[in-house]
Amino acid sequence: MQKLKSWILITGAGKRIGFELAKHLASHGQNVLISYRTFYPQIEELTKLGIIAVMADFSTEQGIVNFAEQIHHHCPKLRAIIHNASDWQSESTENLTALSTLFDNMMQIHAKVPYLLNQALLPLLLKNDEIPSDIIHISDYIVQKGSDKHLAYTASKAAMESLTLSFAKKYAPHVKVNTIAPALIAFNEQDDETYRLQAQQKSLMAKCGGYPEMLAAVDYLLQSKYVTGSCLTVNGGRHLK
Ligand SMILES: NC(=O)C1=CN([C@@H]2O[C@H](COP(=O)(O)OP(=O)(O)OC[C@H]3O[C@@H](n4cnc5c(N)ncnc54)[C@H](OP(=O)(O)O)[C@@H]3O)[C@@H](O)[C@H]2O)C=CC1
Ligand SMILES: Nc1nc2c(c(=O)[nH]1)N=C([C@H](O)[C@@H](O)CO)CN2
Repeated sequence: MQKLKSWILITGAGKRIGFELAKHLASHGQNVLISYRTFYPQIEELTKLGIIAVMADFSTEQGIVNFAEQIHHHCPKLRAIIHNASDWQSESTENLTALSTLFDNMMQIHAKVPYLLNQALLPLLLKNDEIPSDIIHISDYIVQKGSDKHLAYTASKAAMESLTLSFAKKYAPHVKVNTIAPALIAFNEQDDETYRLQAQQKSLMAKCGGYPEMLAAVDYLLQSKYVTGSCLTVNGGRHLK
């Protein structure tokens, strides 16, 4: 009887870190399924690699539930779920209604999405042939310091890191659950030279980490049969500066 394939799910992989992760894992023979919200031209590059790309907008509960149903339809079993989807929004207003919406949006994408998807997709993680399977929450080193510009974002990533601990306790030993907490990995197009220089100087290594650092961190957690409930900090020594 033909063995059913196992998949790695990466959320928010239409660009940047998620996109690079999807290409990396697929190029090493892993079946990959991604969620995307905006259809970028490079998503066609992923589908040519055999990656399944499913549109998902996680801003509503229905969007999350619909996506979970899509995953059950596409995947007989899951090797791993990598929660990468994220919105880096800052507090740019003093309007309470706008601040309330910002807070809800941050908690939705960084805490409610992993909270609901991990529970909805657990049956697929448990069907994986080799145990343990994996859940990886991609957080942000800034949780350790707090932020005076991204308060709701940082609080929601802290909630995500708490979910790592709870799901690690709840799902062991069949599923490992870990956090990767990066600092500066990739600049955004709008980042000017002054910002780039200042941002790099915040860490001991005085550089932008780059996508390979995240690929290596994910590879490490996936190959481990023992590490769970941990937070892998990828921050260039920023905590010591
Ligand atoms: N880049 C860096 O230096 C750092 C990154 N990180 C973390 O690493 C991860 C990847 O970072 P990066 O690649 O820069 O992230 P980006 O912000 O570039 O991309 C995040 C992706 O998530 C998707 N997304 C956002 N909101 C939603 C939603 N409501 N529903 C569905 N999809 C959504 C976006 O879709 P769309 O394209 O449609 O907007 C986007 O493709 C994130 O969790 C981030 O917080 C942490 C520290 C540093
Ligand atoms: N979803 C995102 N989260 C974060 C981003 C990003 O581009 N998208 N960028 C950062 C910064 O690189 C920060 O770590 C250094 O200024 C943080 N989170």
